[in-house]
Amino acid sequence: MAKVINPDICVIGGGAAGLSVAAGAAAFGVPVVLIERGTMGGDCLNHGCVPSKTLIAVARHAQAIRMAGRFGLAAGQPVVDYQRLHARIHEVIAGIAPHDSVERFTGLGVEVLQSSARFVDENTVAAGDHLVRARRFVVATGSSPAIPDIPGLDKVSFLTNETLFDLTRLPAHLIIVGAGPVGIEMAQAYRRLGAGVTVIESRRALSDADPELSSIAIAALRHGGVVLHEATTILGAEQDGGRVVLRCENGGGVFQVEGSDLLIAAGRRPNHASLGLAAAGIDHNAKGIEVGPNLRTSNRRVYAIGDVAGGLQFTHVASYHARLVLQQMLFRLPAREDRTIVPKVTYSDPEIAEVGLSETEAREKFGAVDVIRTDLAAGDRARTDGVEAGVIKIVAGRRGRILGVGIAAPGAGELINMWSLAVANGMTLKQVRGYVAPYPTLSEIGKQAVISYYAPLARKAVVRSAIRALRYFG
Ligand SMILES: Cc1cc2nc3c(=O)[nH]c(=O)nc-3n(C[C@H](O)[C@H](O)[C@H](O)COP(=O)(O)OP(=O)(O)OC[C@H]3O[C@@H](n4cnc5c(N)ncnc54)[C@H](O)[C@@H]3O)c2cc1C
Ligand SMILES: NC(=O)c1ccc[n+]([C@@H]2O[C@H](COP(=O)([O-])OP(=O)(O)OC[C@H]3O[C@@H](n4cnc5c(N)ncnc54)[C@H](O)[C@@H]3O)[C@@H](O)[C@H]2O)c1
Repeated sequence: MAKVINPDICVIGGGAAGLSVAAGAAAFGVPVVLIERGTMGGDCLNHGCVPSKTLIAVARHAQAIRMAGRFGLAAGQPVVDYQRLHARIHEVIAGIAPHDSVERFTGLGVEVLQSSARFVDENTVAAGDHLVRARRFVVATGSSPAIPDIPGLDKVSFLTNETLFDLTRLPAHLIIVGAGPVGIEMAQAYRRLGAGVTVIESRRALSDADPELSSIAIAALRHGGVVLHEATTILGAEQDGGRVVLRCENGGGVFQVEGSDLLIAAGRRPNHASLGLAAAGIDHNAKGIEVGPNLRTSNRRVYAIGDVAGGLQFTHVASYHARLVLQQMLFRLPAREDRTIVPKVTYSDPEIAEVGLSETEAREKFGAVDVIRTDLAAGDRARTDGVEAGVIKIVAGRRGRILGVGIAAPGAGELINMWSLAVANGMTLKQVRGYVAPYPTLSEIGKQAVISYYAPLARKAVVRSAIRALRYFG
């Protein structure tokens, strides 16, 4: 007979989103049950951010060896020990895993059930031999790789982010389907490690980013030897012994791409099919579980957060969502998601980081806006570090309010932090002008951009005569 438990909160999914809710609730002494059917830590730790950023870091070192000549050092072709790289990826995962483990969460006071969860009615979830009747449920079941409908693909062996980091050999030639963040990050990293890389994209590469910024990263990828076919349709896929062959078509006609391995990075699908959502009256569609701005579903007891909610899919969004639902569940305070304060970073080199409204979005919403651009290479630190390309773009509205910022630069993911704070707090250019930036740093370029915005002020006759008048006072 099933064991019935009645916690205050039942969280389904032990990824970034679910773990943040469970840890937050437990910290306030609230009884919480967490149900996870797979490995604790979810996609980010096991198949996403952590392994991909570890691989990218190794690839950056490989590239530094190649480019060393520019700095007066002996350059060379990096020798990649892929088995060692594979071991490093899994060492890094293993180093973080205890933080997300069943043991740690149990120690925090969370009851962890290791099984698959499914709603059996509007306020009951079945998980293994338990029935959980909670006051509130949080669905945080994440997403999985979407597999496109390509003729013949079912007969081809391919990789996804769930299997890529298990490879113990460097692919000789990796074909990647999809030039979103996953495809672009992995394309550059594998190319730098020495693989041949061809990317096929049906639309534009990094189509969610401001083209002025993404074009800088894409140029760097191409310069590094990644072959990228945009606006291209894949007509079919075939396995030819140890090789994968894709038949493609674009404005230039029909052509073939051959490689040793195929990575599908064509977007995500929500993990909600096996959740019994209909039994709980939870509306959903192909993109995810339908939620309002407060992340509540059509069943008032149930929230959906993170990737499964079908909005922005980032780890920091998962923890932002967790805070919003904790605020509502624990303190009964209203909360609304604000997507304009969420930074988005693609970890190419240079990185692309954006927060707030893009230039196009700002013009659509406010009409006339000011756009301030400064080339990164103009900064002293860029010169000392040999950074050749990059830009910061600040979009400002009335009274100099900072509406959005985009950066293409090495370390743009770090540089966007202060601008995320500025956008989240409705700060103005004047406030940025007033802070002291350390010299020489890449971040300084943002302040220089703002100063350039105020430069015409120094040429105004009224300002100059005011300065002259003030001379009479001594
Ligand atoms: C290659 C790659 C790189 C990425 N890099 C970044 C990055 O650099 N920065 C960034 O911010 N984001 C990155 N992301 C996105 C990020 O990984 C996700 O946005 C994040 O993991 C979402 O967290 P989540 O908790 O919503 O879902 P998940 O991490 O997917 O967790 C969901 C959990 O729910 C469990 N589950 C599912 N169904 C059930 C069920 N019925 N019962 C019980 N448990 C269930 C799953 O086993 C899983 O553990 C990357 C993604 C990929 C694929
Ligand atoms: N740096 C980061 O924060 C980071 C890194 C990786 C992933 N992520 C998140 O993970 C999610 C998934 O990333 P993703 O890159 O897999 O998905 P995505 O949806 O961002 O990009 C997928 C790309 O594949 C293309 N595509 C789809 N089907 C195709 C086909 N048949 N042929 C050719 N191209 C096709 C799409 O046009 C799109 O450009 C994103 O939402 C992203 O937010 C974040």
